[in-house]
Amino acid sequence: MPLVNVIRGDRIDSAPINVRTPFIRIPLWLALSWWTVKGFARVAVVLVRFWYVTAPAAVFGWLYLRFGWMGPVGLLVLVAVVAAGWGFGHRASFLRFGWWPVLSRYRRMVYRRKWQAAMVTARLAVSFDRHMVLPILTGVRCGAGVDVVTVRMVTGQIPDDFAKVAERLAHTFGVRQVKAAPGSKPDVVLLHLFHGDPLAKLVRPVPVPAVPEFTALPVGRQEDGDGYPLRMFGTQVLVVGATGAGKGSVIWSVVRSLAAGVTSGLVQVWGLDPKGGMELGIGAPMFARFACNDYAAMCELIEEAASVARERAGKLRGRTRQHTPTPEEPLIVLVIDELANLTAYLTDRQLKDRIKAALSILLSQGRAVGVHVVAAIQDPRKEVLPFRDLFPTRIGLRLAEAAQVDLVLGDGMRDRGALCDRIPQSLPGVGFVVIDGDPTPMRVRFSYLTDDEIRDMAQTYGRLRVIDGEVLDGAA
Ligand SMILES: Nc1ncnc2c1ncn2[C@@H]1O[C@H](COP(=O)(O)OP(=O)(O)OP(=O)(O)O)[C@@H](O)[C@H]1O
Repeated sequence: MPLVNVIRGDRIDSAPINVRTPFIRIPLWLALSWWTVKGFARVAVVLVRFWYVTAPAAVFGWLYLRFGWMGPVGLLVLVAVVAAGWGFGHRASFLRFGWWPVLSRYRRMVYRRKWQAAMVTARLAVSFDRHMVLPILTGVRCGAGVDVVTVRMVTGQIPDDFAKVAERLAHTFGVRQVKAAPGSKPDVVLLHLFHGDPLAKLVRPVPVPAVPEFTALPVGRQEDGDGYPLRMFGTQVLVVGATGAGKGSVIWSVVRSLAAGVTSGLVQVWGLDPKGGMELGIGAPMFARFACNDYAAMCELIEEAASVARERAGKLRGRTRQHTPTPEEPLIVLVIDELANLTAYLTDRQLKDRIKAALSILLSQGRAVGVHVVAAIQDPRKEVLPFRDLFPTRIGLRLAEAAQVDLVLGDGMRDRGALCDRIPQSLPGVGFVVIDGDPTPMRVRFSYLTDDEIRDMAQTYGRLRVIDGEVLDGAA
């Protein structure tokens, strides 16, 4: 017998009232009845919960019993005919109320089946209190080429946790790409699962809008197949892409969307093409000012735009926060084809410093007063991108290396799905648009204008007045 007993734990003191659980004998028939009722209740719950399987099965079963094989087959044919008629007659409502809801339910089942394995292998399952806790798949909404999966995150998770494993999830679910975006509530993340690629085909330019919509310029197509509206008001646009990535198509898509404004005088596009007019020269009549050979003329154009911006800012201070373009005070858009030629490669140091100083003023003060910049650049190294943060809208086309993506678009953008380095050479004009304040990059293909289309546009809408500092009489 041990000398001392050590027992851990709390002692239960005796209470004034001590109750012992009564022992009741239940007759077998009562127990069996209870289990039967419970069994039926469970079956009823399953039948109601999976109504989308049980209801059609019941209808088909009844038709089979009543009419034999002709019953279910007849119903299937009827449904197919009605669906086809609806689809051809009014495609939009058929997709919205017929096809997408059915597909969403089916895809939900598919994703649910793979969910546990996907979460565990992507390390999104959390071990807590010796239990495995999984994010909850709460819904699936299908659209053209994209499924939006709503997920309730486990406490402590953030949307970036999902963004970081997006590629792994894409392989697990067998889709082209997965993007994670914050949902409407803090504990919700939306996973966008992209199937086909609506951007694989060349995007034709839309007809020139009669009056430019400065908050939504139609410049291309976005990854869900809808048109992409680029906002010009209140922003400056930077386009970065390797050679042949399609920077020209971004520029011309923007110019085309403003073309009617050029004719009416509501918009002035100023063109700077330091590569000797190779890119912009072909549509030169679109530009109210154009410089392509003379760096001093380019510097003067930028300085003039900066002084217009300063002057307007002075006039509008305290009166309005957004300038409204008029023919007297038009929206000015400075299109610069290769910015690095002006800010990095220029050998004339004095000129380079003047350009940099004017550009800083223009970028910081111009966006609220209707003086905008659309600048393209090929080399995304830091030393040629000193102004990146002054461009609230950044477009990354195909880039050579993964490391360049965050440099161009902002920290964490590659993790959030901007895979610019994975854009194949066979998809020029495809890129990711990042807008300050929006954490999710948008994949877009810009419309492509052939040389002839650019010439036609320039002839129809152009009003060239000044070229390399020389005024052209009667050209307006
Ligand atoms: N949006 C587009 N859709 C389809 N094809 C395009 C698109 N943009 C460009 N291309 C094709 O890619 C080629 C290169 O395009 P572009 O000259 O615009 O590239 P870039 O980025 O300006 O190249 P660089 O820096 O060498 O001037 C074009 O000649 C055209 O054939």
